Amino acid sequence: MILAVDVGNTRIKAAVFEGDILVENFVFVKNELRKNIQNILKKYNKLADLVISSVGDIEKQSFLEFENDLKVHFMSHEDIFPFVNCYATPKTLGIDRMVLASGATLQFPNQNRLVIDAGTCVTFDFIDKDNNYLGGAITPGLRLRYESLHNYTAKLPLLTLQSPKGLIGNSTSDSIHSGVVNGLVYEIDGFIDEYSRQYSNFIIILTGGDTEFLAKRLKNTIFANSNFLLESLSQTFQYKIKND
Ligand SMILES: Nc1ncnc2c1ncn2[C@@H]1O[C@H](COP(=O)(O)OP(=O)(O)O)[C@@H](O)[C@H]1O
Ligand SMILES: CC(C)(COP(=O)(O)O)[C@@H](O)C(=O)NCCC(=O)O
Ligand SMILES: [K+]
Repeated sequence: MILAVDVGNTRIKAAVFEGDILVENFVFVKNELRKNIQNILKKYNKLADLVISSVGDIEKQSFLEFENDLKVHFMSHEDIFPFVNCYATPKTLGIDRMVLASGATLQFPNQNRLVIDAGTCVTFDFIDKDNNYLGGAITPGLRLRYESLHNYTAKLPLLTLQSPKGLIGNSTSDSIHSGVVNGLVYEIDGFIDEYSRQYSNFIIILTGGDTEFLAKRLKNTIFANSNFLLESLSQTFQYKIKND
């Protein structure tokens, strides 16, 4: 059994895998990392590997204490990935984006793939059918947009995510909801439309904390899977074992 842990900039997500089957999911905050991992290890005593992808401020050392219980693998740029990395700055590419690209390559062979991860930031990653990772885009996520409007103005309140009543916001809060939610939806659809102009055929995977909220609002057809990063982490680890 594998325990996959994804340390994002907002939350930590984890999942227990038996082969390719996801057995249980967990979500927790940074300062509860230790307690939560300990509880998972207690509950699943057949866990043999702990695989971590971190873009947050949690480093390898935080996981070393678990080496008494199971093998710990902290994903890094030095690992083996199933794609050719064409990023001009491969060492600064987020390890989460590399894992997503890896999952897309392994799960959807011989086709172009666009992965959209709607987390703290929304990232776009494109891997062509010849398994070249080309790059993509980074833009603020939904919660970050609400927070930025509040933090960098004098008069705008901090609102929580809510469906806009329509296109035209006729109050401060309705204007913010329209701007943030409709804005990101149009942005994602706009990106997809532009990719479609350049690449005739590609699969689109949407993942991250805002997957469900966004999926139903997009005009384009996408494959929505909130667990795509965790699944990709488990698959990338198994790929590494086979190819080491
Ligand atoms: N309980 C929650 N706490 C924080 N954000 C949440 C929660 N539920 C859903 N979200 C949404 O998830 C997004 C963050 O996604 P997530 O994938 O967890 O980020 P990251 O991987 O960067 O930590 C936010 O934009 C927010 O709207
Ligand atoms: C873009 C990110 C901040 C996204 O993080 P997340 O929203 O998943 O928390 C992360 O992938 C990162 O730190 N990337 C490094 C820069 C790059 O990918 O080029
Ligand atoms: K992201």
